[in-house]
Amino acid sequence: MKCISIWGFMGAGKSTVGRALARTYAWKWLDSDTEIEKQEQLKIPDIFKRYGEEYFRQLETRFLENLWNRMQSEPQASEWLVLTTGGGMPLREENRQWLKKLGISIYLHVPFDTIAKRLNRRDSQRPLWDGSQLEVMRRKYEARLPSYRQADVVMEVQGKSVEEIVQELGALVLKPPADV
Ligand SMILES: Nc1ncnc2c1ncn2[C@@H]1O[C@H](COP(=O)(O)OP(=O)(O)OP(=O)(O)O)[C@@H](O)[C@H]1O
Ligand SMILES: O=C(O)C1=C[C@@H](O)[C@@H](O)[C@H](O)C1
Ligand SMILES: [Mg+2]
Repeated sequence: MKCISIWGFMGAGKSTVGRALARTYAWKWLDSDTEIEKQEQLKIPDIFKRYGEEYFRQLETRFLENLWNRMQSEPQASEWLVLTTGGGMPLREENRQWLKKLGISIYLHVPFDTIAKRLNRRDSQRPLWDGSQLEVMRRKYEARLPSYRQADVVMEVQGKSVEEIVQELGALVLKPPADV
């Protein structure tokens, strides 16, 4: 089994796209935030409040190591696993290396203004998003771009429907190897 990991800022559409992609092709879907919440039996904001961001980042790295070990035990399976990542997971060099070892990585690029509209629309539970500090948030977004852009594929998704994005991703992953 190989993993297609979906990267992006908070609100980029990782979960929406990942869920739809997995459903379309009957692939497995894992969301790292959800898995970490299950394992810790705490919601992400509570993990941040009790133990801090650094602890959460360590959990993310451990999650990737464990996933790698699990995937080594089923190398013959040919299907894909869709992994939607926490928004900050690809910021650590170590995590990017794990994600690349696991398979193909896709960054969903959405302009900051769209992100801000989406996140401010919802009463979201995101410890690192503060809709009243938009310039600080914009700087955080810009500071993250160089890490996100190290994904194997940078996909512009602004203005595209979820169905269109799923179709593009499916074509990308399933395309036959190029003739040599
Ligand atoms: N292609 C799209 N077009 C329009 N709206 C979208 C698209 N993709 C996602 N959305 C909307 O954007 C919002 C954020 O999407 P989603 O929760 O999937 O993002 P995310 O990257 O998983 O964010 P986070 O992990 O920070 O919660 C949702 O309201 C979703 O319906
Ligand atoms: O962008 C981030 O750093 C985060 C995004 C969420 O998916 C969670 O992983 C957490 O709230 C941190
Ligand atoms: Mg999500």
